[in-house]
Amino acid sequence: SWGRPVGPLARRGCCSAPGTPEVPLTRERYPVRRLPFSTVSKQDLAAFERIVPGGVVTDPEALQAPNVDWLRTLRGCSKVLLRPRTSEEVSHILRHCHERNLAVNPQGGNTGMVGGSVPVFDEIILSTARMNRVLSFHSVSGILVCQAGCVLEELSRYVEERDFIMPLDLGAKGSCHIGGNVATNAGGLRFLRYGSLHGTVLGLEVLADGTVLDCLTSLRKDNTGYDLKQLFIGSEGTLGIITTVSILCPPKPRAVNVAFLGCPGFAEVLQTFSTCKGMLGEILSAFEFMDAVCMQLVGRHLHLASPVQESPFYVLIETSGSNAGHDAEKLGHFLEHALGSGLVTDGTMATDQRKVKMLWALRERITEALSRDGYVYKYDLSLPVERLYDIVTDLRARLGPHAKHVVGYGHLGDGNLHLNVTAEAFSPSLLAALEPHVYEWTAGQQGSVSAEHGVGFRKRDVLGYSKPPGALQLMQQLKALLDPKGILNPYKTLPSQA
Ligand SMILES: O=C(O)CC[C@@H](O)C(=O)O
Ligand SMILES: [Zn+2]
Repeated sequence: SWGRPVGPLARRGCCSAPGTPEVPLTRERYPVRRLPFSTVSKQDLAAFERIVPGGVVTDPEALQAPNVDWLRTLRGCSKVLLRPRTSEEVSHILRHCHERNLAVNPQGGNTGMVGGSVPVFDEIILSTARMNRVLSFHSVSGILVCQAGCVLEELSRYVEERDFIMPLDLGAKGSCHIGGNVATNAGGLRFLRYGSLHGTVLGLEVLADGTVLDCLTSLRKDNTGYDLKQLFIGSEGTLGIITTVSILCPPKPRAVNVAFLGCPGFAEVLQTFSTCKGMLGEILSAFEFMDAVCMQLVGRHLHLASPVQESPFYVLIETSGSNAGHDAEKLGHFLEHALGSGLVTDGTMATDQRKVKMLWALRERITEALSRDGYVYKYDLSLPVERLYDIVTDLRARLGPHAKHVVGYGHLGDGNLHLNVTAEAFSPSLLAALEPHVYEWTAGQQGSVSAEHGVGFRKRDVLGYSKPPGALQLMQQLKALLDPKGILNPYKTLPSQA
């Protein structure tokens, strides 16, 4: 997860702290050419001011932060940011941009990891920040309908007060917007239990050329033709802009327990997972893992102390159920078994909220620790669990002292590895040692080169490692159909050559 609201990195304001190096312009570091879109004129600005009075930002200082991604490695040079409040305003903006051939970069909380939410050149930034109203919530069905700019953590609080939870949770919850989550098809920490947004999102309202596509149903079952909303989930704003979301919230579990364990090897992590599924089955709600280097880094950079003895691997297991006593007993049996059979060498358990949060922080804040370690090369891979850690070991041997740290962690229960490599600074030779090697290795396992972070600007030219040419071609055709002028989030998601 990313963009945690804690810490100075996440609270990045408009100006970098003194001594922080400037982020290089994307167009200078990467081989990318501006497409022939129009540039924003005085007349355009006047038109925008009529559409969103008081919501047109052109102050260069205020535009610094929205031009830079959370990782601070990509920078666009947009000169206009628009802050609509309603779908109608978005519709007018898009109609104008379509007519005038102006490119648009939709932006939510700007916490993405693949450069999908920042402009590459001078695209107009369309921020969902002021579209933050809950439109309805039904306390029997748990169906929430809200605008795209609602912050995930605020939605969580809203539904929790009503005894429900959001079906997704991620480290960036304090800043990310639900519209951005859906556009990215973000995975996160509750995926194992509640599944993908393709299942929990019931409806969407989307806009492309200004026409409103109303797929905003709140039905659990609906087989009336193609399920068009699915196309926009994970399309990263390249096919349309999501303005409203209808999402199914599960009831708030009465009992949540977390166990944090140390494992002697990766084989034991896998066996712990199998045992866990067998013994905790219906109450298991998360199975996360991290390696020893991750623990060192959260200790060094964030001063979080390990709650268990030093181990090569750590796992975080969460259970969510309806009967506290019953769940604790089950988890207790499981731990006894895991410790007794040597799968686990040390462990701690938490039921009270404070300790639960503290244990989760060790896992959730790894991204933040890595960002403080130096320049980060990030890979978000889906792999067969049996092979999931091999690439980490392989890279350590391959890179030797060229990398500062090579770490592996992630959503083991979902077969999703976060492979991160840190270095003092960006280096083309280290990049050449990593890519295409990591992608080829992943393709060799029939894995995915983007499990849950999306494709954005960074990964668009590697889709071919996980998708056949026919699929890529159909994607291009869909893009041309829905966004004929290509103004929606250009330079993102689809490969550049076609
Ligand atoms: O920074 C990363 O690579 C992973 C971020 C996030 O998806 C997580 O699970 O913590
Ligand atoms: Zn993740």
